[in-house]
Amino acid sequence: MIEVKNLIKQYGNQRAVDDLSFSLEKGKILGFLGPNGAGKSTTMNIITGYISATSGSVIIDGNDILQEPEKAKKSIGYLPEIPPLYPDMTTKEYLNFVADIKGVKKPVKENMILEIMELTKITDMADRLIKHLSKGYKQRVGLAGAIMGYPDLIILDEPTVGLDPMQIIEIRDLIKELSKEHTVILSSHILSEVSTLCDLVMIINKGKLIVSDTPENLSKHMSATNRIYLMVHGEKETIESVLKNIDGIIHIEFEEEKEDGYITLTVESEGSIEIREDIFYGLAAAQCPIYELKVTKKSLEDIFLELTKSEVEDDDQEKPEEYGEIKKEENQ
Ligand SMILES: Nc1ncnc2c1ncn2[C@@H]1O[C@H](COP(=O)(O)OP(=O)(O)OP(=O)(O)O)[C@@H](O)[C@H]1O
Repeated sequence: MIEVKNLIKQYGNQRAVDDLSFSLEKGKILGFLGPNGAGKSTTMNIITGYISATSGSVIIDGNDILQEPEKAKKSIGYLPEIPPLYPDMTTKEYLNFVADIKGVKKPVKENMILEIMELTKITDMADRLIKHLSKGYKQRVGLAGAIMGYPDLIILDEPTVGLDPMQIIEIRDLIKELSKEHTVILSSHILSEVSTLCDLVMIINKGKLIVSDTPENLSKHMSATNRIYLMVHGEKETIESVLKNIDGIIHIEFEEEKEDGYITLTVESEGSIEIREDIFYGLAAAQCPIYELKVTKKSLEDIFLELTKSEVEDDDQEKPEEYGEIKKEENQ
């Protein structure tokens, strides 16, 4: 369906997209995940033929977007981050205009517009001026425009940004629905969005592909280790010697040693081995009672932060705040 090979986009001495390659089968949803400035929009703009690549190729339904842009563009519906809507047109006038631009044939046009308005749930807004629509409805009108002509590939740049939680759910349901008939590529910096919606996740940072897999595999792969948080009453040396004798423990990290003899620590163990009983009996036998024990599995968010961490550490001061934003939105 789509094959992207060794894509590079250079802006002056900055590389916005750095040797990106991937392919996607029909009917799948691919999610581009990455912090601000990772290169998501640039990649999408190249795929849709909005801007050219410095080098590399994008083949859609067998047509190269650079060599045969007209043919390739016929297979694409694009919703940019800010939908290009005409505020003084009504919803229906706008969709009529988009249908004409996309060369939808007259005999099927009227029906297709009605069908797409139904699908995107904007039929009630058909005669309303776009400037009088709420942000959620504007987004749906943009989406309706992207679907017009039923292209094989639908590309959505941050489709739920700025919407309220109810609108977000509706747009996500709509994207799921669309994926029954179309291939969808979307970008997001909201991890929960990508993990619930997409068949395949590509994490990119600074234009580079960091990892690409299914959300399930990413979680599984990264849960190869378990972390156990403990609060124990006892001597640090005693606790350490008990834990060191337990099979499966990879790493022990003491966090805090309080004056009243309580110690907090994190133990990392091999994901396939259950060590909680050994910890319990071992520490009990050493007269070190456990006051708290909590197993923490890595979330997709941990994976994302871990995979992009070294880049952040190297980076300027702006990034930590951007990552904070990821945390905030994830918790919505
Ligand atoms: N026209 C341009 N000229 C120069 N640099 C650009 C241009 N467009 C993008 N960039 C730079 O390329 C990098 C990637 O930008 P891009 O907009 O693709 O990231 P993004 O992942 O979509 O970010 P966001 O989530 O903030 O939209 C950024 O460092 C950006 O500043």
